[in-house]
Amino acid sequence: MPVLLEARDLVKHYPKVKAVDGVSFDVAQGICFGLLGPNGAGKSTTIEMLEGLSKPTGGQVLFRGAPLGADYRDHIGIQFQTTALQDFLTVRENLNFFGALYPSHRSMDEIIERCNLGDFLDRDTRKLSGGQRQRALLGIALINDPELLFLDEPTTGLDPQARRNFWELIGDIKRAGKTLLLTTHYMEEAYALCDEIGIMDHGHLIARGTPKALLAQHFDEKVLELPSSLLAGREWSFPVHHSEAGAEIRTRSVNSVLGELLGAGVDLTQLHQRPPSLDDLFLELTGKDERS
Ligand SMILES: Nc1ncnc2c1ncn2[C@@H]1O[C@H](COP(=O)(O)OP(=O)(O)OP(=O)(O)O)[C@@H](O)[C@H]1O
Repeated sequence: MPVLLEARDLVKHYPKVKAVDGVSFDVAQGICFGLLGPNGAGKSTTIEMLEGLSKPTGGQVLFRGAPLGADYRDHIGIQFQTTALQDFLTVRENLNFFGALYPSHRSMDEIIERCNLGDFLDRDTRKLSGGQRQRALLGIALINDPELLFLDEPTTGLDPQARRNFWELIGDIKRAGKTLLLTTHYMEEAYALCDEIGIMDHGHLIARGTPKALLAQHFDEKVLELPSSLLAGREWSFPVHHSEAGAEIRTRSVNSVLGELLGAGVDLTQLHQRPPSLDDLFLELTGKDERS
């Protein structure tokens, strides 16, 4: 697939912070690319430069191999955060309001059907649930039938059901051949939706690839989980990580760990073995300290 969007050595410096410090990657046409990273990593700043809304301090954004032109906004859709909805207007009025900004736009009926807006079309946007609001914002982002859609943390704050409904909509949009670029804090979401992910930290892109390739590259281990109480207060030949959720052992030698546990009389009936997840990868790459 040809490259649709390219970040070339992007830099954004604010007076006191290097928010983005030399980020390069490309997004092939038709894929969903996910940008992940802890709070303050520089994801939103990067996406704003890619959207053409913020001017880079250095570097360049290329769309179809050329610098962004005046018509770029006709090719892209941006799912803005909630403030983009006009209060006191209904969902239908909002769609008409944003549709009028483009010389030609997609049929409202198509948008309403695709984003499942039928049940609350005539509701004041202040009275929408979180999931309905996100679907209305997605409808607005799709109004000009964009080739490239930007979604900045589209499911933050949604309950698991609403989040899954939203993923289905995103899946449909992908199957219709659109290219998507999203940021998210949910590793499960990145795994479900993204063909490729980039992990940012401190303004840098620190890893990039398909979720599966990244996991394979960083982990050839298994994770064994057990209640902490069974392992606490004893010396083991392998590292044990204790957290609220229980004790975790990462190992390439499952048999020898199990042998040692059995030899020490540990009851293994509650043992759970799983492959490493994107959450593990994220913590491994960006550290376990809390950011703000
Ligand atoms: N307009 C601004 N002026 C000054 N500093 C800014 C501005 N916008 C962002 N920053 C800083 O740049 C850094 C990166 O912020 P950014 O919002 O891009 O991170 P993020 O990865 O999107 O974080 P989050 O996941 O919390 O949304 C942060 O230190 C932030 O405080």
